[in-house]
Amino acid sequence: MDAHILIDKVNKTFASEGRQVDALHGIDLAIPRGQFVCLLGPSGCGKSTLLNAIAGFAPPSAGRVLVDGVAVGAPGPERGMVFQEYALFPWMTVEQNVGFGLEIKGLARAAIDARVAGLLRMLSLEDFARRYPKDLSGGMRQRVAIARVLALDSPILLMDEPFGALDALTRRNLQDELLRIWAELKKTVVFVTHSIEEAIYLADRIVVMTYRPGTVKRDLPVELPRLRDPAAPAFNALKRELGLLVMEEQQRHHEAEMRSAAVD
Ligand SMILES: Nc1ncnc2c1ncn2[C@@H]1O[C@H](COP(=O)(O)OP(=O)(O)OP(=O)(O)O)[C@@H](O)[C@H]1O
Repeated sequence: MDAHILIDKVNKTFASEGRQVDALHGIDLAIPRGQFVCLLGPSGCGKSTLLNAIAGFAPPSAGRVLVDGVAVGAPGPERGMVFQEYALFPWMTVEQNVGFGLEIKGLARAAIDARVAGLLRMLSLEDFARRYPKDLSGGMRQRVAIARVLALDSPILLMDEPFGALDALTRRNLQDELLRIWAELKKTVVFVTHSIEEAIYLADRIVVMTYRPGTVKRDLPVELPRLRDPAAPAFNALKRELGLLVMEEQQRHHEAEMRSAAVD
């Protein structure tokens, strides 16, 4: 199969306070080029661990991640990552933050300026080019973080709860922007969230994960036409179905915490 990202029998074990934590077990996923995938599940089910394995930040304990058929061993320019906590350089202005990766790549000044200007336009940041991150709202900072990753033109975008810290209205705005950019630039997106509504609003495909070990509980296509209406009956039917699945795992998380509190 022509997978852009192939996750092949991936396991991840952490050693923590003398105990083994089986964070991921037997994950198999083939993600075609251009697909928008959401990894969904309650806290602790291994979503970030899986994303970090794809990013090359933390390799699996067993199994492999392949991108375009090549095994991932480290972070690489074809995989851009956006985190929840923005990760901007506070001492740089918006335009310097967006252009930083291009400077490192050694692009000529004029090419950097043109590309940065285009990205600031794309993310409605033109009026903020000379501001510093501390003078921006959370939503604006996350726009800068997205522009900075897009500057490198990675075909894969990895996003770890990127809108988790934003208020509902800003979050919806950025979801719409992201869908527009994704449709225009045809990226493959792997997006981590614990919001069921966010997953249904965004994804072509939702992968629900189980709590410890993290496995694939359900792999579900979302075929509703975009832009999706969260008030539509089909949206709500899917929300109920996914709600039950996530709640089962939330319950397992809760029971595991009660057991571990009893042991300690
Ligand atoms: N470096 C680490 N050392 C030990 N255990 C870890 C480490 N990183 C993650 N874990 C454990 O692995 C499991 C999966 O963690 P992970 O952060 O991937 O989950 P998650 O689904 O992304 O949760 P959240 O939404 O809270 O970020 C958790 O039980 C976590 O405690």
